[in-house]
Amino acid sequence: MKLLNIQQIREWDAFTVRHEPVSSPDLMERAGRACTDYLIRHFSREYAFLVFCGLGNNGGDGLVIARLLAGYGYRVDVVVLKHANRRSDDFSLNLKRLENVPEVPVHEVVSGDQLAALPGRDKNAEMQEPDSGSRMVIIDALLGSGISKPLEGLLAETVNYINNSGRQVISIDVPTGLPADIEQWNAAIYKNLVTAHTTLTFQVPKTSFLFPDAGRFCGTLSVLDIGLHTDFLPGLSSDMEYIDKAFIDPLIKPRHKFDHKGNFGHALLVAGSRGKNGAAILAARACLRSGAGLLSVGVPQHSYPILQTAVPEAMVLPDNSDDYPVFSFGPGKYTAVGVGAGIGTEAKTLEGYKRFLQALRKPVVIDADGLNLLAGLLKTEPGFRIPENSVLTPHVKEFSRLAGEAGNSYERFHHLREFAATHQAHVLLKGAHSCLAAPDGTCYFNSTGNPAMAKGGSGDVLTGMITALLAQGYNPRDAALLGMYFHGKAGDSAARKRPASAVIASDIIEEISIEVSTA
Ligand SMILES: NC(=O)C1=CN([C@@H]2O[C@H](COP(=O)(O)OP(=O)(O)OC[C@H]3O[C@@H](n4cnc5c(N)ncnc54)[C@H](O)[C@@H]3O)[C@@H](O)[C@H]2O)[C@H](O)CC1
Ligand SMILES: [K+]
Repeated sequence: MKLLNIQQIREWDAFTVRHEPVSSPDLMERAGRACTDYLIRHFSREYAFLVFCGLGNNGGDGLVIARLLAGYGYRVDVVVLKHANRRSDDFSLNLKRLENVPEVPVHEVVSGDQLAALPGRDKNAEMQEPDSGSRMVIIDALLGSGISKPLEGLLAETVNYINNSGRQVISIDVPTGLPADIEQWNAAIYKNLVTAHTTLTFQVPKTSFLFPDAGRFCGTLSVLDIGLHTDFLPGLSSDMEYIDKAFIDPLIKPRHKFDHKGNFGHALLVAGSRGKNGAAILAARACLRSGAGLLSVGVPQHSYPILQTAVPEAMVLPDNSDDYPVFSFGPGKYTAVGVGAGIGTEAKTLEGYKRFLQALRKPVVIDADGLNLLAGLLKTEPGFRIPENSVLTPHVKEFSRLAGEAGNSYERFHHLREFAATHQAHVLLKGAHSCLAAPDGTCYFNSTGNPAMAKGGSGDVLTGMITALLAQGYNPRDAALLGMYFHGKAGDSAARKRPASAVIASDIIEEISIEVSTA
């Protein structure tokens, strides 16, 4: 899905109103309906809702949600914050509609001291007086994509009240106070923002949600389809994509009845060293689970029995050294290579690694110490070239070794794009929304994955997966995208089976399932 800026989303909105056609209040109704459907799926009637509404269309969405929830028998209170004189037409219309729903009290707030009198202010009281209410959830529909400047006065006070309420907070479209376009974001200026547990955003994620500095205010992100007209999209230019199921499914090549292992490539992984054989084992297992026909793992000699025992499906290639790889074998007959996980940064390893990369004519994934060594090579040997068809998979620290420090995540994103273009390599920066920068400047943000994956070993799993995909003949872009997406999906499945804190990299491997998904 193309990622759009707010101006483009507004145009898309207007296009839908004109071409579907649908009236603007009906479109708002659809947005409110999508949120309500989400809420009734996630909350029983033991929960009550306190809906904070601003005076624009985001507030209008809040009013629709309040009316619909009341229709389903939920207890709902609405707070209308009179932060300005102007109100949008669709807000006014929905406030009138709410007048016909007497069971929803509307509390008008014109100054900060009124906040203390709102329902649900005392969380402890609910425990003592069971009749006083149920567990209350705050819906944040104060401001959405329309914010033009940092919040002040009553809006800032209310945001502060919401953040300190101790309640679960669900933001509609955008956490109030957060600029939706990453270009507008500035942490030093935007200080009063809602910190949401969940953000229900319409149609497409907003670009600021994808960057850690700004996106951390969203909590869990859920993208709700409100049926904006798809004819609008082909005419649009965007060099940022959001990688979801619809993007991924058509990339997957089927396996045919008469295929044999030779059709799925022979992968070579060079990984592990004394104390880090786990990296080689994890990468190897993930590679095999991702469809490679054959796998050889190049390891120092002491690792030989370890790998043979831990991964019986793989062939093991002993290197000409005991503790660290020295790359005594060439990249010869293999279809694709994955290098770097746990190899260390010894001088002898660097020497062999440099020779190996220079001779390499096959697609390669470079990770971990392979990247640290590469950073050194690029600095000390200005003529050194990253092999053609490379996929680099750095985390933030490894990327800063390659491309220098960045002041914030958006600046880092620019470095990423520049680095991919300069070195004509695909660079996958790992994080909450991992981002693959292609040499042509397009950036692909991942939609899968969760914090359970923030553990040692999960990067080794990704290396193994992308290596397997390259070995099967996927081009570097598609191999990196499929690897990134299904790695996150495997992490999501693992986190459904046990608490996030208990998920380990081996669990992710068990959940790898690269196929057209029906869900
Ligand atoms: N296609 C869609 O995604 C749809 C989105 N909808 C919702 O509409 C809002 C955007 O509504 P808009 O009226 O343009 O803006 P807001 O409600 O976010 O803001 C209202 C208003 O507030 C003023 N304002 C802005 N910033 C500040 C500030 N810092 N301090 C004080 N006042 C401020 C300004 O005048 C704004 O115009 C979108 O997020 C969705 O929730 C539709 O409902 C359906 C289609
Ligand atoms: K909001």
